[in-house]
Amino acid sequence: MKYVSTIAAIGQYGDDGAQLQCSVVVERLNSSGQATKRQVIRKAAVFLGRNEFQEIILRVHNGKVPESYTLKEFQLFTRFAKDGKCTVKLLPENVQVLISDCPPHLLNIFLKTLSIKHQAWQTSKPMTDREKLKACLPRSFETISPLQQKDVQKANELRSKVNAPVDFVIAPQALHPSKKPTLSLPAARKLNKEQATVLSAVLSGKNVFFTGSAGTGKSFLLKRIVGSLPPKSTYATASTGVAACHIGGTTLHNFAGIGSGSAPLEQCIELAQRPGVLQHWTSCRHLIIDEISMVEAQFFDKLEAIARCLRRSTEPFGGIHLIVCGDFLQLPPVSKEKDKAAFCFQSRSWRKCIHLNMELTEVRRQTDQSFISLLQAVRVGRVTEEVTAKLIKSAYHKIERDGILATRLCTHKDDVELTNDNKLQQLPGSVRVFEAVDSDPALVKTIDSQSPVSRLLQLKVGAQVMLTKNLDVQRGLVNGARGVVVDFQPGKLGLPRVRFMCGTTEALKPERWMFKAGGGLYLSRQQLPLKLAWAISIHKSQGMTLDCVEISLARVFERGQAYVALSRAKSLEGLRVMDFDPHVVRADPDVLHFYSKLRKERLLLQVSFWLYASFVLTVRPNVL
Ligand SMILES: Nc1ncnc2c1ncn2[C@@H]1O[C@H](COP(=O)(O)OP(=O)(O)OP(=O)(O)O)[C@@H](O)[C@H]1O
Ligand SMILES: [Mg+2]
Repeated sequence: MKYVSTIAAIGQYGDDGAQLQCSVVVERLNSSGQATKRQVIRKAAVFLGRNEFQEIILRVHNGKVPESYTLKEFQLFTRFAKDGKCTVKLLPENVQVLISDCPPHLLNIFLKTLSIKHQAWQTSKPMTDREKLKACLPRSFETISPLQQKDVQKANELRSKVNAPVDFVIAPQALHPSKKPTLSLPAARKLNKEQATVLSAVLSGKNVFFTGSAGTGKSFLLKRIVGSLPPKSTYATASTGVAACHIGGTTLHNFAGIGSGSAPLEQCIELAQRPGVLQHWTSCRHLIIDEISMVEAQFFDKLEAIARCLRRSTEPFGGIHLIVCGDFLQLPPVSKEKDKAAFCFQSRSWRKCIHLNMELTEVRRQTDQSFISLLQAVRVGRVTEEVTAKLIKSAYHKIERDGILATRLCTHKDDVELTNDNKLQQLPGSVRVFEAVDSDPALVKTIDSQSPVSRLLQLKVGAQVMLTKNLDVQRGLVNGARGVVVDFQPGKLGLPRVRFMCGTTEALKPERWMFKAGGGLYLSRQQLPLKLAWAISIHKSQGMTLDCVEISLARVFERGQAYVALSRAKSLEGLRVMDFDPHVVRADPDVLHFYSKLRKERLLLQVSFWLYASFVLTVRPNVL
């Protein structure tokens, strides 16, 4: 499905909160709540608007005749909004509109617009039937305007009145006056122009590869892309479990269901036809892959061939819409043999699968321009004397603050375990063990491979920890935030309180992570959003943003590894390199060549990214 036709539609792809593309079922209910009539509209358009009396109207379009419902008294069920589903129950009419397969990000804004506009409307004096008749206004429908601060203010005024009528349900607590939360405008952080351009290209239906140096917001954008596509046919994947978890998806291997993919193609096709796995391949219309740098060329080619075979299509990748992202100058594919594994862009099918190559250039992780330039130089393997001097000097940086020590990034996994175990043992006091609650304890290995938290978490007062989930972005409680355990709360659960580098001390509660396993199965783990952070491996750190980092690069064994480690830091002041040697910085010549070729081919068009994108999308379907 094409969501916007040209780049001219940037900003109009429905995130104004007034329209949705989704599936709809309209049910007419009898007095005992049973459906007596059902209308199923698989491809529906739903609009929010106002009629001639300024009442709010929900309009459902099936492509032929629109059906309109006046939203006066209704209930809103939003528990599954994250999965793109919700229900609007119109009370006097006894009709319910069940919305599904809706891009979750857009549904979220739509629901917020609906509820705030409705509450604001309640503060005005609605017209009586008599007044309406007298007014003799011609029938009209106008799309509702985007949410504004004044709507929020009006809605909050109404909420503050204790006996205010509550005739719809946002969430169960909304019925409870004392617990009514104050409303605010949707807090979604805005995409920058480059990111919006990529999103637009994706929504136009093009197969897009987007790249950019570490911290340019690739994963941030990917999350928005996931939220802007219909959930039933969208699969968000990444080459590693940790990266998959960042975007709320699964591993590419899990999606494919062909094990390591090293078996001959015929065998892989058989594996992919197993019940549960086959459904991924047939129902997938949009496949998202993050951290593409670690996907091997051979594996990509196999997936491409399997997709054509199982979907009985001669189109590249069986016609699946591909959205691929990553930085080839970061970690390469892990090779089991002596030979270096080929990059995905060197695969036979890459060129015919990717229509558009785009680059994000605005770094968001760091703000200090000179540190950004230093990292850019390291990324391409250019270590000048100035860069060397700065990194050697960083060995003396005092980055510990308020009892929070630096996280040591290690090249090897065994160093990580040893360091964390030793440091925990050295701390005085008793250990508290927190055990995760897994949805399926028999599948603990599958959960472990995707979960950012371990099944058993051992903590002591003084333990150095890291947050593994965004809890409150505004307060700095973000994924990767560093802290120290200050105490455990009294009581049976004895939950830990952690003082974070941003100054906040927070008592942490268990959080839940959902994972997609093979066969459309959902798994979950409930655990504290913490991991020990004296040390983590560079491979596990790919994709992370870290507050204060100590790095030993003596045992670097991979191209791009030093760059990945250094670029996790938010600032040079928050970084300490113990033993910098310029020789450990290596950029792969094949990648440099690939990027320089790409750049050359779009040099003329880079004058303005917007112009470039509009040209490419409307005139040239393939840049390569
Ligand atoms: N438009 C934006 N608004 C606010 N914050 C942003 C935006 N884009 C990115 N960020 C923030 O910048 C930081 C880096 O973003 P992100 O991790 O997505 O970068 P990345 O390109 O995926 O990096 P890496 O290559 O290291 O994986 C994150 O903290 C993210 O929340
Ligand atoms: Mg990333």
